[in-house]
Amino acid sequence: MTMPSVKYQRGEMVMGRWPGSSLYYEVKVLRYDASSQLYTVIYKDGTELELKEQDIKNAAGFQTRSRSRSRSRSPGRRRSRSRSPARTTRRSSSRTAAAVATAAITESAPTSRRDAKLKDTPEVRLSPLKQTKAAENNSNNKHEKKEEKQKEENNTANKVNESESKVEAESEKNQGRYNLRRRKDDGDAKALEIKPEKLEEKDAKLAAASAASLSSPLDFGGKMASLLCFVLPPGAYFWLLFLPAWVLFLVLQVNLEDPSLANFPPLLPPFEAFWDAQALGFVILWVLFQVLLYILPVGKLSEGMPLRSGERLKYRTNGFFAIAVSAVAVVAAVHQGVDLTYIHSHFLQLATASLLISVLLSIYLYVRSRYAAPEQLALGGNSGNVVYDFFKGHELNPRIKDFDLKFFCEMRPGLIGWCLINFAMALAEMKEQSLNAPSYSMILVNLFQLLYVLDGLWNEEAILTTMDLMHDGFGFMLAFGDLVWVPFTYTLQAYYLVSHPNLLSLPALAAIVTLKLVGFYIFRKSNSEKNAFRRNPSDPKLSHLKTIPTATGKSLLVSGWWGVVRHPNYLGDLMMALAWSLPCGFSHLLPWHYMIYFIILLVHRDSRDMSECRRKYGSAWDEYCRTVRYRIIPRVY
Ligand SMILES: NC(=O)c1ccc[n+]([C@@H]2O[C@H](COP(=O)([O-])OP(=O)(O)OC[C@H]3O[C@@H](n4cnc5c(N)ncnc54)[C@H](OP(=O)(O)O)[C@@H]3O)[C@@H](O)[C@H]2O)c1
Ligand SMILES: CC(C)=CCC[C@@H](C)[C@H]1CC[C@H]2C3=C(CC[C@]12C)[C@@]1(C)CC[C@H](O)C(C)(C)[C@@H]1CC3
Repeated sequence: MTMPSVKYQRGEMVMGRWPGSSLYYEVKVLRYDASSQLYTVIYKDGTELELKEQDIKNAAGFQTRSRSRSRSRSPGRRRSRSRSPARTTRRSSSRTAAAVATAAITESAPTSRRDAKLKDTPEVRLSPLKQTKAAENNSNNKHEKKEEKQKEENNTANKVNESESKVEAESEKNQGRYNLRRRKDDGDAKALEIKPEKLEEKDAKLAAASAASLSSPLDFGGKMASLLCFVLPPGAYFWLLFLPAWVLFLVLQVNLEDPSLANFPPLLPPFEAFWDAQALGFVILWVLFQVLLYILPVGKLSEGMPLRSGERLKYRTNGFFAIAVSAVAVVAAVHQGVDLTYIHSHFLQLATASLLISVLLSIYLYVRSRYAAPEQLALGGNSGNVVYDFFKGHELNPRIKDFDLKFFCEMRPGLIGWCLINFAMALAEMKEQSLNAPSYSMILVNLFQLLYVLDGLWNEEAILTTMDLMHDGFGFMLAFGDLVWVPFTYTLQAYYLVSHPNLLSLPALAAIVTLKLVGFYIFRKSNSEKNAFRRNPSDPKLSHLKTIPTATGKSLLVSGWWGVVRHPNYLGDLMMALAWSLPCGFSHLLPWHYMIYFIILLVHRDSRDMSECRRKYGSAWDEYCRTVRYRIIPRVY
């Protein structure tokens, strides 16, 4: 079947430009979409892309050079002679996207001078994209000089230069021009040189970066596409209904005198019991108060990680200021006679009101994401299935002017609300148990969790390098998680203690405090180490650490905390979680809810992160995993 009035026909073998480079590969035309005027083509390694007509050329007129190249020029050979830091650590021979890209560089090299130069350079060196020809030459020279200088100064350290994030962003920028579908695997697609256009070295380097970064969504998309269609929408329906029902169930359960599983299910109260307009009013006031604190021009403006568009968003990181002002306001309100135990007695209604707000926010987020430009969308949560995308989050960084909705929701109303609720529970315990001061268990739970939140807000900038901020879209899952799940399930230990006192012996108390402090130390140190390294890989304070370079230009820490296990921060976090539940004793499962949920969440996040990093870093990641064998708990898991 032919496609009338179209330049290239279905099934035709043509040459398709590889995103962000001058490299052309042999591709087969699959179809043409008249409305978008894009051709869907498939590369030999199974990658499907949508290309514009100008990025496709007839196969005639191309000259294949790859096969006639001498063996000494193969990427593998060259790699073994190169001074690349990768040589010492990377021995895998698997042809990843990076390897394919490296092959592309070698095999399309136009001059011997260039070859000679390549021998002396690390196998994949990246340089910024050109703006204008003059600016390009200028910046390129500067960049190379800088690189050489850095290499001299630092020739033993396996460090990436400071332009790497820019480069990564620039290479990712090119994705915007192409609609990426899927990639079956990192096969050995062959680079052919287009004669008329002289391939510039930086283009080739850029291609390497592009190939490496582009493999990500494709691999993921390829495997996930079929899964998404069949598994995830039903999964999304399930979670959409299950998660809110579960929170309401827990809140009802914790109200029972004996919240044991034997009393499951609790009696369902009438519908009116869930609803209280005043409770909704209080939640709205709380959120608006936090909005006000967030937009005040107080505190630092921090830069996020580079987006696919190359842009770096700015975030007002004044969370510590926000919690300090909130604390003063709450203490002043209590002093004025405001009865905070209202939070305890209206927990169910407050949870319902927050749920309503999170649903409305998610609808707004989904609707606005339909009008967002493709480069503003998250790579996941972009399946085309309404329910799945609504749940998972479609837009990466939804903003109203400079107001970042995802960052705000993750760090403010729920997180600070968590401390407010805990404090209210301490007051409720004193009232209910006729105590002059909260119990030791209650004090521990309050202090431990307050420390956790204060630390998160003090190091607010570090959240900008976490998975949620960098990769996940903002949809129901996070909106609900931030506004309902965190404040109404993370507070269950404190809620439970209000009517279920648990006496602690001094040794038990000391052991729990020690556990918390050790966990906190591991959590903070490891998070700070990674954050500092991601922000400035050449930080002199980190120069003692060993790293593995990756084809994206970023390196992986392989000693220090990240050399002990692959997620030392999760280990510390889990130890802290244990310390939060222990003060509640072992009579009921409910105060252990956080611990159980957290193990599931972190194991899932770890495996999600593993596949993400595998796809991003290819064989470098495999090598990291071979070197650092355990995921979270040394010698156990
Ligand atoms: N309390 C809660 O409810 C809760 C829930 C979830 C998470 N958390 C905590 O939040 C924090 C952030 O967690 P997260 O899940 O976003 O994961 P994370 O561990 O902070 O980030 C994972 C990312 O770190 C980078 N990375 C991995 N290994 C590395 C290495 N060897 N060297 C350098 N970079 C490496 C990779 O990203 P790039 O290479 O792309 O930079 C990877 O995707 C953690 O401390 C976690 O415990 C708390
Ligand atoms: C809907 C469900 C079941 C889950 C949504 C997950 C969501 C609640 C968490 C995902 C990432 C988490 C996170 C924190 C809170 C909970 C999440 C948003 C965090 C802000 C807690 C404070 C820490 O110091 C932190 C490191 C800043 C945390 C970052 C990740």
